[in-house]
Amino acid sequence: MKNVLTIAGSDSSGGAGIQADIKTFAAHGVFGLSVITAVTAQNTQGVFAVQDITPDMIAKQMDAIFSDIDVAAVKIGMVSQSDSITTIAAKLREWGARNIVADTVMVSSSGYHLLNPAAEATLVRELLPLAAVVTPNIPEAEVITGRSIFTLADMEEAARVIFALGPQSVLMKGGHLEGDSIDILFDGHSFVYLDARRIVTKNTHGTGCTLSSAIAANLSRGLAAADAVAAAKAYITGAIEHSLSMGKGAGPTHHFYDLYKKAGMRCD
Ligand SMILES: Nc1ncnc2c1ncn2[C@@H]1O[C@H](COP(=O)(O)OP(=O)(O)O)[C@@H](O)[C@H]1O
Ligand SMILES: Cc1ncc(COP(=O)(O)OP(=O)(O)O)c(N)n1
Repeated sequence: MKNVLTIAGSDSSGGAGIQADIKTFAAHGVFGLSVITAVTAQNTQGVFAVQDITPDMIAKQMDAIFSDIDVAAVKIGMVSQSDSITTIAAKLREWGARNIVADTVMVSSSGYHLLNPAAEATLVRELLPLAAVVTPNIPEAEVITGRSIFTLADMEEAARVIFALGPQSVLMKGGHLEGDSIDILFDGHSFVYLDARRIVTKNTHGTGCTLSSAIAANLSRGLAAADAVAAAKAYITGAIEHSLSMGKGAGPTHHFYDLYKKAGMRCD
């Protein structure tokens, strides 16, 4: 079995962060490992508090894993502080980590800054050049590029600018635009459009986390980036289609509806 590592924050409500990542890994038949960068107090309505884990403890978690276990892919999610980002990048280089997917988590959909704005430049400088795939959403791409994004042409241009910052490919996510949910993959040569119809639901908590983890799981199995991203897009679309109305706000995506159905279990 392939081992896939998530380096991310914990979401107490289980819809995003480490919890979404591990569920996604399990649904893909890969073994999930975790380095926790922060503990958040959040639910379907918002984020209420964040306790960062120290860079030293992050480094110790990474050493414990990489010194013992073969890691076939890594997904990086929420890392809020500059010194933690620098530590993670140094450790990924030291251990020769491969198949890195960087989800440029900045602000939760409820408006909480999961990345300290003072650390945005560090994230771009340290993590993007290590990534096989980087997965900005529209607001994140606007911060990274300093340009407004309203159209598919703007998304293509943003992908070009972000590609120049060092990743092997850029998946520009279009979930924040109106109309169909179109993501664009750019590998420095061509654009691949990944088109899915927009599902009308408020339950989209953790979609970015789930998508990036699915890409990492697919890369760990040897899929090329374009195939890994296409399969992950199909996965997130199904997970949103079967998302759960839980709590008073934005509920989570569902990872196991297929398994439950096959086992004859109810999962609604
Ligand atoms: N309502 C929706 N229907 C279908 N796909 C969606 C919907 N909302 C988001 N997606 C897809 O989910 C993934 C993550 O979306 P996005 O909202 O852009 O990122 P983030 O969760 O990081 O803000 C993308 O593939 C996007 O196209
Ligand atoms: C701990 C943690 N990490 C990341 C997020 C952001 O999740 P994402 O899927 O990108 O977006 P929203 O769920 O905020 O819409 C998070 N909330 N918590």
